[in-house]
Amino acid sequence: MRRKIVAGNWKMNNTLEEGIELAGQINDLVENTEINDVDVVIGTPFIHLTEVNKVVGEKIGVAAQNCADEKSGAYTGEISASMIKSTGSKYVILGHSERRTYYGETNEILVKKVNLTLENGLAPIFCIGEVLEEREAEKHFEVVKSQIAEGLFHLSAEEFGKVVLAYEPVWAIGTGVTASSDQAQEMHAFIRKTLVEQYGEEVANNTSILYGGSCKPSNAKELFENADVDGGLIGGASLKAEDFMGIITAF
Ligand SMILES: O=C[C@H](O)COP(=O)(O)O
Repeated sequence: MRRKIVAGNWKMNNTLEEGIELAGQINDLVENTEINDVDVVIGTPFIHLTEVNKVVGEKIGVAAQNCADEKSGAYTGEISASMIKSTGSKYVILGHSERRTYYGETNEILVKKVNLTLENGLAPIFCIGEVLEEREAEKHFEVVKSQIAEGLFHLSAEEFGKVVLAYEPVWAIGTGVTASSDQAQEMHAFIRKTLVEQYGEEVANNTSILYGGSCKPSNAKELFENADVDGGLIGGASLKAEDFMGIITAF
């Protein structure tokens, strides 16, 4: 089901206390503001999941930022999809460029994580996006298409219907350089066309495709006005309740 979604990704920020406080502030704002049919998601570090789920009401979904690529067992330091599910969380952010780059997450690993996420009734927020060199070499469409195909096209149409996509041009993440509204729309339309080819119009038109990369209250409205931009995956600006709220209300 295509929904407008604004998802925060706290990355590796906030102690447990700080996270509970921030989640409470966001929840208060969400509860007391008229929100135009937008699903709000908070992506926290693992240690916050249980407590943040207790703090937020029904209008906010909680996301983990990763999960293990195995079900359970002797994998020291890992957190499984079923463990995430048991905290009351609803989403798992997968394939973020920081995980692909710093932790060697390959499409093969991501396929396992996507499958485990779905098997446990969680929705993957699956990240895709090119680096600057790939855009400059005009390979960005090819790169994004192959990330989607290799990470997700093993899914049936029904399974794919539970996936949220997040297009995050790597050159725009945390840099203050946002993709222009035209660049975002061009890529999102391309992604939707790619989904039409694989799954048909209905699935493609029902898929939420979020934009991520230096999205702020000041530029969110322009980005979200595009026909194929269904919301945002927000890093830095999700760490301040007012800024995050400014993005949510940009719709
Ligand atoms: O997951 C979020 C993205 O990496 C965007 O981060 P940013 O808003 O700080 O650029």
